[in-house]
Amino acid sequence: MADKIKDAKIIFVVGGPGSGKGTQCEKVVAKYGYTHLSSGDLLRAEVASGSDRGKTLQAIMQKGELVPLDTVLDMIKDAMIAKADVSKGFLIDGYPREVVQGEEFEKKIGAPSLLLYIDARSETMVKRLMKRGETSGRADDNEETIKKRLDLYYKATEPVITFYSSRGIVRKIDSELPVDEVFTHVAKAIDDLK
Ligand SMILES: Nc1nc2c(ncn2[C@@H]2O[C@H](COP(=O)(O)OP(=O)(O)OP(=O)(O)O)[C@@H](O)[C@H]2O)c(=O)[nH]1
Ligand SMILES: O=c1ccn([C@@H]2O[C@H](COP(=O)(O)OP(=O)(O)O)[C@@H](O)[C@H]2O)c(=O)[nH]1
Ligand SMILES: [Mg+2]
Repeated sequence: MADKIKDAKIIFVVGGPGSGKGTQCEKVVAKYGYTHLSSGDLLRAEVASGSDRGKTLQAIMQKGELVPLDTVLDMIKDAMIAKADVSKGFLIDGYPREVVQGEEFEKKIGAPSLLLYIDARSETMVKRLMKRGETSGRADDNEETIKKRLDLYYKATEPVITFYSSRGIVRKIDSELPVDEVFTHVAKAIDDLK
């Protein structure tokens, strides 16, 4: 199986909660036709299915904690295999959340050629998430959970950026700018891959 996706480009999209990962990924899909896999969306789909596993996941996500590594990785892998024949590249959005997740991904699937680091200030992220919470219906878009997600981001996820920086594949994108301007920088990073 892993051979099927071996030649596809893999891009990790990492950034704090509400930094704009999903927004930028949508635009990459429109321009480049890459396959967008959001780890959070995959988990929310499992929750929506009403399965027993979904119920367990819901409880973890509502608290802003991380679900077990293997659960997320299996979901991403299955989704990648399903698209392997038609995909030019994969945007793995919101993953890895901690260094060990990245290491496991590489063992089971393959190495990323780029890490897009979507960077916004914590005040900006909180503001965006509170606004999104007015309409998103996401159980974790509330003040208390947002704070926990941010804490965990700085503690567990930022080291991921340091880890991949030493490999020279990190492109830091300032996402304080308007969406379209942010995207010009994202597109430049992807074009530079070719
Ligand atoms: N002003 C501004 N707002 C943005 C930008 N990017 C995203 N937003 C808004 O911020 C909110 C969060 O953006 P998402 O793309 O959902 O963020 P995310 O990083 O995927 O967040 P999670 O799903 O929580 O991981 C949305 O309501 C967006 O409309 C940006 O570049 N500028
Ligand atoms: O690899 C992952 C991705 C997501 N989550 C859980 O799913 C939630 C929502 O993730 P998403 O990426 O959608 O949002 P973010 O936390 O970046 O705002 C997180 O708070 C975690 O509880 C997780 O445990 N592992
Ligand atoms: Mg998202």
